[in-house]
Amino acid sequence: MNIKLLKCHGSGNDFVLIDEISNDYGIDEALRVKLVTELSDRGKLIGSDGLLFVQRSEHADARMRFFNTDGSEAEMCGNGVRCVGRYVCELLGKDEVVIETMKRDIPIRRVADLFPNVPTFDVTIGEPSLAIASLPMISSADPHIDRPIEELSPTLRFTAASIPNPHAIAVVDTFEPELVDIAERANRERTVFPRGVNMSFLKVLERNSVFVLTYERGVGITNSCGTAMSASSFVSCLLGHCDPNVPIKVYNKGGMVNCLVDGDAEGIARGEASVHLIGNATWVFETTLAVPSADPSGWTVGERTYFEEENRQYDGLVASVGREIDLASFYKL
Ligand SMILES: N[C@@H](CCC[C@H](N)C(=O)O)C(=O)O
Repeated sequence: MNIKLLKCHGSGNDFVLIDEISNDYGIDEALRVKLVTELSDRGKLIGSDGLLFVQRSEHADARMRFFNTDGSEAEMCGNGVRCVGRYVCELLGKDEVVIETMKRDIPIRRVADLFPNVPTFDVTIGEPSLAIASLPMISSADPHIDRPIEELSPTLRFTAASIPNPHAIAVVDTFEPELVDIAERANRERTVFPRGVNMSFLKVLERNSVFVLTYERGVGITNSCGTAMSASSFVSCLLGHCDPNVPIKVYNKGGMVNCLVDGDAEGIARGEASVHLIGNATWVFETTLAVPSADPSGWTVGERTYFEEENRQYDGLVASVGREIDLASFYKL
């Protein structure tokens, strides 16, 4: 069988997208996990932060299944669902669609470009939960807001939230290599977060402007993580660093997005706020994977057709971010 692949990214968080609506490849679960691990390995056929499978839905415009590079399936992927939203909008000739994901239906609509000619989509990520059982997390505090996690660090203070995948967020001044060790240990030992955690480090640049670095569960450090930027914006409002109902500029290693936390102060304290994630969905290249058998050693990838113009436009966004923030002054990794 030949499988069409679309390499795409949201804020530099890159994915391989497989459309199972237009082509019924008959992918079973064993092959699905092999496709994930083989195609996301950066030393092999393509390389990515995960795979996006676009499938038919019984009640929404389409369904997304998202897999991390280690083959684990996650509840949601904020950057990935923007790419799926764009793909399904183009497939159905619509400007807005609803995408079914593991735990919620996600409305997505095309909005004004974040940067000239950078296709931009607004995703209603929805409500976060501060209940530690929703991650799950083991802690004597429920909710766990701006408190240490002794097992992981004597100094950092974390806030835990699910959106609906699990996140822990610490506000920092600089990004030192030890942050990666802490996040890696949290995901290896799993004493505090039994199902692992996406761990983010957030620096407040100015009011309503933050930089977020995320160690993603099942992947490692990525250029950005959409659900982490959404959870971090919510936590920034909860801790008083940012305001609800105004766009929060969230810079990251791969570019920037805007987040909007819809709610009031009392509601936010209870986790009652709807978070919007507004950012790019960019096509990198398309190609075909030849799968003669289930044995990946015989798989080959065909020629790549690059979307040169839209990649150039996205490079323009990255260059403009470089002029807006002095990354070197606080990013030591
Ligand atoms: N990159 C994603 C999040 C992907 C899932 C995450 N690693 C998890 O396991 O929860 C995003 O953009 O949200």
